[in-house]
Formats: sequence, structure tokens, C-alpha cells
Amino acid sequence: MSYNRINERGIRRLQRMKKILLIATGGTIASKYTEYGLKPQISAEELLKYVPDAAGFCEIDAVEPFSLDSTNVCAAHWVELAKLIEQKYEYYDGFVVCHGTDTMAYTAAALSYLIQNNRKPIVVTGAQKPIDLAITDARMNLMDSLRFAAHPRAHGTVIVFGGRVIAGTRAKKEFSKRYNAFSSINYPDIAVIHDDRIVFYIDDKDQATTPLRFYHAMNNKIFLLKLIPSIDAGVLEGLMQYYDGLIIESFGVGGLPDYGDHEFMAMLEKWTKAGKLVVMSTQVTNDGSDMCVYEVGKEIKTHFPILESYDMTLEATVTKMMWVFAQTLDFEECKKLFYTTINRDILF
Ligand SMILES: NC(=O)C[C@H](N)C(=O)O
Repeated sequence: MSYNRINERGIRRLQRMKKILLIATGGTIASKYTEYGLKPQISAEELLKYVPDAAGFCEIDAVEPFSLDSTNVCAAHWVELAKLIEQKYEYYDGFVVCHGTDTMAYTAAALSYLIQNNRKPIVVTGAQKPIDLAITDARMNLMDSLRFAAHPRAHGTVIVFGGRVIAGTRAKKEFSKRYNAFSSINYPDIAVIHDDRIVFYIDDKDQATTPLRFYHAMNNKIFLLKLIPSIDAGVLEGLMQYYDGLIIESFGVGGLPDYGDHEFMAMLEKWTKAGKLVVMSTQVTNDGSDMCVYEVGKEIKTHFPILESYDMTLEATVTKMMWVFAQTLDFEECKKLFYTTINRDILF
């Protein structure tokens, strides 16, 4: 009798437990020191051995589609991850993607565009130190991520790092070495995690009504030009044949230099006439662009069919353009898609 009762209780507990899929992709979190430098070598199953307490609140399966330093992660990997999550979506309550930190903000933004309106949480995480070291941020980040992915109020695509939960389109790696590497740009943190407590600053799961949708393609023919004083606009001439779109990271709230030769204007004319999309953004991290403030921006904005990134991060701007271009190159359609808010990316 008592055995049966324990058994039933155990079964009920298991039924309440969330099922999480851990997707390991490499990064420092899974790296070991080698004579060639740090290299991902710790498998998905091994990662889980460092967070045994997670078994107290969730059931975890683990897969490892690839194992790379995130420097080597590109658009094809984002599509692969989105397809994997699509295949497994109905079987799990949440997903935790272990990833290198260097391009993590791009991957989280890309997944936000490839998988839209997901009520289930997709958590991207990693670490600044390998998980097998005595002193590391890896165990806390992984544990926090699993805890968040198992929380009934969690949804959407986020980064969990350094005790913070950041919208997948708002994250930026701001420190190359310290533990608290990521910030949420122009948007508040969604939640903070202290040990086993999650405090939500934004708790809006019930407000989501749009249906889940997966996409399967990115167009990576996008070039990013960062302005420096004295830059020669002629560089844009040769690039036109290779790219469908151009992001210009300008100064301040946005504008283009004119060093007396009107060269940038001439280039913009060429790019836009050729049906290419030009998006103006800013190299200043916070507050975003507003091209119409100064003459150097307003003139361009009024004369050419161009877009601007407003409060979006560069990572979101890049990956959103890749997602938009995979669907259309028509300017009006691009404009509509680009200015549609997806996973909290743009609020202008
Ligand atoms: N902390 C890290 O994960 C950095 C590593 N190079 C990566 O992005 O894969």
C-alpha cells in the first residue's frame, strides 16, 4: 500500500515535470584546453552531469547537432537549429541551446525570426569559462537556463546569462571576458534569476495570440559598412554585385558624410535604383537611430527609399534582413516586414 502510494506520488511528480531538450552546439561552455587553444569537446550528455540538481525539476534529453566555436556558426546553422526545434517542438515543453558567446546574440536573434510566436521557451545560453573548471559561470548559466525553460510563465526566445533573461532580439555581448557579458539593449530584462527564484519583470505569456510559425531560410547576401571619418564611398561600387542588401552603421542618430564630392549620395542612388535594400543604423549601442534629426540624415531619408534600424540591435538588424530577404526583395514588402515587431525587436 505504502509502496503504491509512493509510486503514485512519484508518477504524479513526473507528470508535472517539464520536458526539456538540451541542444549543445559547442562554445566555451563545452570547451577543453588543448595545445591549439580552447576547443569544444564536452558532449551534450556530459554537460548535464555538471547540473545534477536539474533532475529535481525537469526531465532532460540531449542532442548535439554540431560542436563549434561560435565564430564558425553561420546562417545555415541557424536554419538547422530551427528545423531541429520544429521537429521536436511537440515533444518538449522548452528548449535550451548551449552556444558560444561570441555570436550568441546573432543566433538568438536569428532563431527569433525563424521561429515566431513560440509559447514554449527557447533559451540560448553559454559561458565565459568551460564547465569542467572549478571556477566557472557555466554551471550557473546552464542551471538557470534549465530552470527558466521549465517555468510555466516562460515563453519566447531568450538569452539566459549571468542571472539575466534577455529577449533574443535585444542581447549584445558587451564584455569579452567578464561573466556578466550580455546586456539588453533599449529594452528591459525580461526576468532575473537568483538561485532557484525567477523574478519576472515582464510577464506577458497570456497576451500572446498570434500562431506559432517556423521559417526555413535565410539570405546571407548582406554587407555591413561601418563608417569612419574620411571613409571612401567608392568601396560600395564593387560590393553591389555581391549583395542584396547593405547596412550602413553610421554615427550618432544617423547620417551620411559628404566630403564635397557627393559620393555617398551617388552610391545610394546606384544601390537603391538597382533594387537593393539599404538600412541605416548607428554604431552607438544605446537609444538607436533617428535619421530625421539632422540635415545629414534627413536629406537622405527623404530622397531615397531606405530604411533605418531605429532601436534595433545590429544583431537583430542583420538577422532580420536575412530573414526578410529570404522571402522577398520587393522594397514595400521588405519595409512592411522589417518594421513589424517580432519578439520585442523594434518599438519605434
Ligand atoms: N565564451 C565563448 O563561448 C567564446 C567562444 N569563442 C565561442 O563563442 O564559441
